[in-house]
Amino acid sequence: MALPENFGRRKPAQSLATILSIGKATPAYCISQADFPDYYFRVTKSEHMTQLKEKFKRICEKSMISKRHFVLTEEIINKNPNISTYSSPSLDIRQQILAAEVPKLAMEAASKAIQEWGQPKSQITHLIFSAVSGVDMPGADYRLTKLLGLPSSVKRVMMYFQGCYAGGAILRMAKDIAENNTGARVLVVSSEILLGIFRAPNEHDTPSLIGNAILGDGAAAMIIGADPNALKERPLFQIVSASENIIPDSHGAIEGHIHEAGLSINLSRDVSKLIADNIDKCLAEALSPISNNDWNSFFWIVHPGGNAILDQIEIKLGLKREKLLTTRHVLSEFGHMSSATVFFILDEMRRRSMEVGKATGEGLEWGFLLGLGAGITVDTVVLRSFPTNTTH
Ligand SMILES: CC(=O)CC(=O)SCCNC(=O)CCNC(=O)[C@H](O)C(C)(C)COP(=O)(O)OP(=O)(O)OC[C@H]1O[C@@H](n2cnc3c(N)ncnc32)[C@H](O)[C@@H]1OP(=O)(O)O
Repeated sequence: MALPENFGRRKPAQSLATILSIGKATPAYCISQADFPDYYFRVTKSEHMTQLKEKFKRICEKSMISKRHFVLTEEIINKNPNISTYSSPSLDIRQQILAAEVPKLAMEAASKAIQEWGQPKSQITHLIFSAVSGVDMPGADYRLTKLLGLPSSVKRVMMYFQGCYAGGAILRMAKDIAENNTGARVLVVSSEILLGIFRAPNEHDTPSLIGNAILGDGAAAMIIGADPNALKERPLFQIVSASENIIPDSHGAIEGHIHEAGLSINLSRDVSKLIADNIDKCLAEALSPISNNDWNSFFWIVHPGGNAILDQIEIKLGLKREKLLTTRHVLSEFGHMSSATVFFILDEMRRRSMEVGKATGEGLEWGFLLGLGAGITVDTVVLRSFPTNTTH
């Protein structure tokens, strides 16, 4: 049998991919950052490490975080004491919890995104799922498909263990799919439960202290598609361009490794500097061939890997203080939720913009979303906002 010449060729969409809705979810258990040092040293039976506790308190205070949500509760820790030592084998129980909870939290966020989108689930053609944790087979993408009752023909991509830059990478992939498959509606989900990193403090492992001081759990979901139907869909942000770079000479600066005792991270002291020193090149490449370095004329969504990273980017680009206020607000309210954090910031930005009747990007037309993470990898996404009167 001869197939037609163009058999299998996808029909491209007419316009750029667009974010059509955003949903988010956090676990019910929430701890204030002010209470966290006492809690953390108590549940890990480390009260005797008084100097280390003072250092941990300093890190918590400097994190500019006010509270975080967690799947891991004191009850779970008490039932599984190996989780709360520094190095006892605990991978089995961690994996067991994560394999179930990552898709559950994702479902809550995805249900909200689908509800806001307002179209039948049967119109979802693709699913891209990002999660640091819970590697399983079939994966969280499969479980979510079942939990949501999506068509069994939905085309799935599972991105495990990419880390924080995946917030940008997932948009890049959704853009490629939506623009190259006319009519595609991509459910994009990021569900980050970071209990892998929870372990007792150790004076020789400051990166672990930092991880325990800043990481929190959360999930976000979006519907993304090109050629929005003006009668039924309300565009929020257009995904104009998306690029990815590995920062030169940054090998080993941010790493994560899975061990029998859970997830360990390496964080170089130079992370903030390496990112700040290279960020303008990443931005210029994402805007190319247009050249514009009036960075204050853009709206900004920056992965808040840590307060120090935001400070350094702000200084390097000469950003006015107000430019990262929405980013800093989300860091304060939820902590660092790996790849999901940038979508919480997007959601907060459109909410604030709409409240005052401005275009979704705080009244500005063009903006940047930065995913920053292991490698060091930088994902740079150029976004275009929409006037509020075309949105909810
Ligand atoms: C997982 C992924 O894929 C991607 C990610 O996002 S990973 C996370 C990347 N984030 C980072 O690397 C964190 C960036 N750092 C920060 O935001 C800030 O340094 C912080 C909030 C942790 C602390 O705030 P700060 O204003 O820098 O406080 P600072 O006083 O300099 O540091 C606090 C303590 O931590 C230590 N410290 C900070 N970073 C350290 C590091 N990478 N390694 C070892 N020690 C470190 C400091 O030496 C200091 O110790 P002492 O109090 O004993 O002097």
